Amino acid sequence: MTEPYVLETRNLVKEFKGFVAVNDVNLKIQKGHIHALIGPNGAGKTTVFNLLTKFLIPTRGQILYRGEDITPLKSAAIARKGMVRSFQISAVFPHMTALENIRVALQTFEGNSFSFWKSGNCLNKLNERCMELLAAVGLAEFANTTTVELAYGRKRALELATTLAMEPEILLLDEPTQGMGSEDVDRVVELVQTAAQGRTVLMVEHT
Ligand SMILES: Nc1ncnc2c1ncn2[C@@H]1O[C@H](COP(=O)(O)OP(=O)(O)OP(=O)(O)O)[C@@H](O)[C@H]1O
Repeated sequence: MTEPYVLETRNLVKEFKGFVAVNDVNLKIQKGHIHALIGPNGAGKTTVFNLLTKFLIPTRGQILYRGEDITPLKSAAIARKGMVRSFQISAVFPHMTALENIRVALQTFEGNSFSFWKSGNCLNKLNERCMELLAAVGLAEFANTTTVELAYGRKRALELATTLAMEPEILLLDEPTQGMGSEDVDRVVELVQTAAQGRTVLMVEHT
């Protein structure tokens, strides 16, 4: 039987030296939907996000992914299972081009870091996939631009493309519009909708 929820938390609690930052949270994330965790500053959104992505260990409670208890697993293990966190500036190499960044992400994901040994045909396929991913986030014309030269919003789009290279089943976005002007915000909304095609998205946003 298929699980009704792709991601679920049961009575999730996080205490910091007795201070309860997250109190008994029961999330139910439906497959194929875009969910947002919203609330004022200090409500505990970032802490929940860090618990889900295994950057923090819960004090109590359980996290289930596709019905499997992933509470004891580490970030890398859940990423391999298809639960991937995006929008981490550090994920992008500033002095490489947009295309090279995507290629590194793809090679890392495929475990092909030494694919320069492989046939030209294989490399062409890799480059084609890179261009598809760049096009998906509206960066095709910036393929050969050094990342450091990209505008802020476009760097975020590149980060999203490097995340999509990992073929996530569920994508976790931490404040995807943070620090952006209204023009970029519209673009990110579109990007999230594009990224959500065929997958589940959970994002954290301020009210
Ligand atoms: N490492 C920590 N040690 C102690 N207290 C913490 C820690 N991390 C978060 N908190 C506290 O837990 C509460 C929730 O913080 P959290 O950052 O999750 O809120 P938030 O809803 O994401 O708000 P913000 O938008 O300000 O990030 C806050 O009162 C915060 O001070």
